[in-house]
Amino acid sequence: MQNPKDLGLKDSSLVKNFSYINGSWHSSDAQLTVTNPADNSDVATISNAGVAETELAVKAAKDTLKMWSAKSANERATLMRNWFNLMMENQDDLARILTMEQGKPLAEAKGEIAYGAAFLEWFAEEGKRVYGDTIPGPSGDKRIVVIKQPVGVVASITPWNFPNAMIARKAAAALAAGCTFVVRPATQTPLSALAMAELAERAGIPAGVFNVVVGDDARGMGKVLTQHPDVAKFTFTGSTPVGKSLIAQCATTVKKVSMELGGNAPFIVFNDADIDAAVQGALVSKYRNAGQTCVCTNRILVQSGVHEEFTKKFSAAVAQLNIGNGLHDGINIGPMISNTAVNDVATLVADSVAAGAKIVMGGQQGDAGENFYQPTILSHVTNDMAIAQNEIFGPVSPILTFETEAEAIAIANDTEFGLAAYFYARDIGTIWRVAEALEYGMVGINEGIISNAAAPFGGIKQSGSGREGSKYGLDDFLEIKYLCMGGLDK
Ligand SMILES: NC(=O)c1ccc[n+]([C@@H]2O[C@H](COP(=O)([O-])OP(=O)(O)OC[C@H]3O[C@@H](n4cnc5c(N)ncnc54)[C@H](O)[C@@H]3O)[C@@H](O)[C@H]2O)c1
Ligand SMILES: O=C[C@H](O)CS(=O)(=O)O
Repeated sequence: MQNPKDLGLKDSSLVKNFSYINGSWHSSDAQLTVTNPADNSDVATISNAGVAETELAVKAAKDTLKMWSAKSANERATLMRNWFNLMMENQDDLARILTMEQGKPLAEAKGEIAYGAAFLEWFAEEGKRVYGDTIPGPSGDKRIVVIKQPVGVVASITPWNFPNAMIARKAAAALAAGCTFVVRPATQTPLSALAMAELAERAGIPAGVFNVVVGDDARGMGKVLTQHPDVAKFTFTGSTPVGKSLIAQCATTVKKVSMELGGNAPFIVFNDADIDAAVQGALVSKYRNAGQTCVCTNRILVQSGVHEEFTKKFSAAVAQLNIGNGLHDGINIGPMISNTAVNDVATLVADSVAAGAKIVMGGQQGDAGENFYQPTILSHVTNDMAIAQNEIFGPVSPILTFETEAEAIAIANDTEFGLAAYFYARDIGTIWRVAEALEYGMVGINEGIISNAAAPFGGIKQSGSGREGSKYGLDDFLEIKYLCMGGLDK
């Protein structure tokens, strides 16, 4: 199976065309073409795996679980460190592959590779700190001991918007805990996952420990990963509607689940905020990945006293954003993942304008290509409008105004989502009251970029459950076992 053209890589062998199962590259009869959303050009043709290959991957993970969990944390850490080093040594190629299949600007793609690799580095060390407990027994003849053990085979399904980091954030914790791993990445972005598998193999991660099955039968492959009796834990990153259906599928075998789902992040600017800092924070939080991240600012709430200044400065900053092919220098806004995604955003804008919102700038597809949408700002937005109630997942900033702190909190919390929230203020009383009142798993305070390997990433309400990254991220892949030792008085 030949790739259509030279992709401009230093190491072209990082482009793999087959699923990676039990340490082998698996060819399937059907084929799938990966396209570049910047211009819909063909990037690569890959084998289109399905249910049978997914079942093979689960078997491989099951067959190697005892071997992998029997290794010491130090042995696992050494191999994970090798993988981290290889990811960073190949950062440029991995970023180029990522941009070609997902669209984000090359600089952001390089950042994603470093972000994903950071989880390997972080959990290589965290795996050495899986501590247990001894607890004073209820009587002199007994001793209580608590140990932690790997949950077992972990299956995962990941989205297209971070095709490297969303896998690394899960696999790193799972492998460090002693679990084995199967991932089915998004149909649109398989190449990043397969390149990760190639580097895992080069790092010495044993066959069967990390498996990648790529194919467009999402439902069929998902059924295996959510219902196979040998899968102990299912972890999903994606939209809330799909997450709900997958949770239900996992119920048939009472699997452990963790869900990283949709968001509707408020970005609140108070009268005492540093306006220039707030403008920069809103810019990066909103327009990263062309607004296609789960923690992107989705509503900008500005207190009336600074509304005019903020809107003027924010508009000037957004006007500086350059839209185009993510491989080209100086591009800040790449394409959206598909024309369907563009149309979805255009519909949200049109519905909200019809309901009274005003276009401050953008609001059109522009002439960069069919998968592009101009960086857009809407004013006069109210929280009942479609643009405020839905996860936009595109480069549109709805600006709402408020008078009081209580009003801002009420608007911010008026959503079924609870992933990330942001606010800019300087009064310490405001900061503590608002931070505690916001119903979100993560809150950026005078900061627009909050994701890193050391922090517990995750949401509440219908944004999901569980945490990824930080010391808490390991808990999702560990079982607690209670040992009660009796007869010790004889
Ligand atoms: N919380 C987080 O960390 C996080 C991170 C990234 C994306 N997301 C969310 O993901 C969404 C965007 O990503 P998306 O469009 O890929 O989401 P999606 O839910 O449509 O798809 C996510 C993954 O699930 C697969 N899938 C879709 N339907 C399925 C089914 N019925 N059975 C099995 N698998 C199925 C897709 O192929 C993809 O691999 C947004 O809502 C975003 O907020 C959340
Ligand atoms: O889109 C979801 C990602 O989790 C965003 S981040 O890179 O982790 O902030």
